Amino acid sequence: MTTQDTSGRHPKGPPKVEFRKVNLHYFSEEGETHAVKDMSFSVARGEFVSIVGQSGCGKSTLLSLLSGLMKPTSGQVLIDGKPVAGPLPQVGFMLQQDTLFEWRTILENALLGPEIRGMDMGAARQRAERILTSYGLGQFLNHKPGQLSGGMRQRAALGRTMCMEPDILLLDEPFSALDFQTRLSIAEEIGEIIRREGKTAILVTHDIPEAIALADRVVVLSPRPGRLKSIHEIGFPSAGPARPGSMAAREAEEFRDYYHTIWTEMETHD
Ligand SMILES: Nc1ncnc2c1ncn2[C@@H]1O[C@H](COP(=O)(O)OP(=O)(O)OP(=O)(O)O)[C@@H](O)[C@H]1O
Repeated sequence: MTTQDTSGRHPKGPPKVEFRKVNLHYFSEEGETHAVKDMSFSVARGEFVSIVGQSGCGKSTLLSLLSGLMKPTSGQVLIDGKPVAGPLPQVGFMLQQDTLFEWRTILENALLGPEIRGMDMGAARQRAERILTSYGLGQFLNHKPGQLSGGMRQRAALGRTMCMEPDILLLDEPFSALDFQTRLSIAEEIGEIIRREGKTAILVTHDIPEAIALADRVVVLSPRPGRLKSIHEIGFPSAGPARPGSMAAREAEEFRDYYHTIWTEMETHD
């Protein structure tokens, strides 16, 4: 069943990621937008958290704050207990558009980050080949992105991110450009890879079932200015040892309850 907590704290170990009373105002020619209000919650090391909420409630803004591209107007954003002061090498991204370079092969795309960062290229190449092969792309290392399906491209994009050895992954609608069937299987596959590799992951999505299927906890935001509305701890006791993201998890009795509760919360303005 759904358990709710609005304290924003998480009981497991020291937080990997923490928002402490964060406010973010955008200032533009059109005026001021209060995008995030008094946001406090944390994510434990190795945890998978999904963030849902209506369009414009500040989901992507939270990821931008974690990426170090923006600073909060007030409050603190912390990674490993330290305020984020700029982009950090341990933070990787996966976005809706895979941003693979069309003129580079899959392997060359994966090697771009290590090249820019001046990493040991021999070791990076070995790592890239191993990672891409383990994602089922061993036969496609020398193919260009245009020769791959949408799902394969997203696996290649994840491989490129993983070559940088991040320990936090920020996923901003990474599956939304895929057709429904591919989206289900790729979300499950990628969720499994992220868990297997023990990464801390934060997924922003409009898709409530996807948020529930993949995450340990789902964070629900209220409409603008985005505030923490609730946090749901996810578990599927009726499905036995169902893997997150699997069809068994999606078909579990509890799934419908989570969906109904979260959907209702997203629709309710208070
Ligand atoms: N650079 C900016 N300048 C001014 N306002 C902005 C800027 N970026 C975002 N906003 C506004 O801040 C609010 C939060 O935006 P954000 O993109 O974080 O929301 P979101 O929940 O990710 O939306 P969506 O689900 O539609 O992607 C929105 O009202 C948006 O219009």
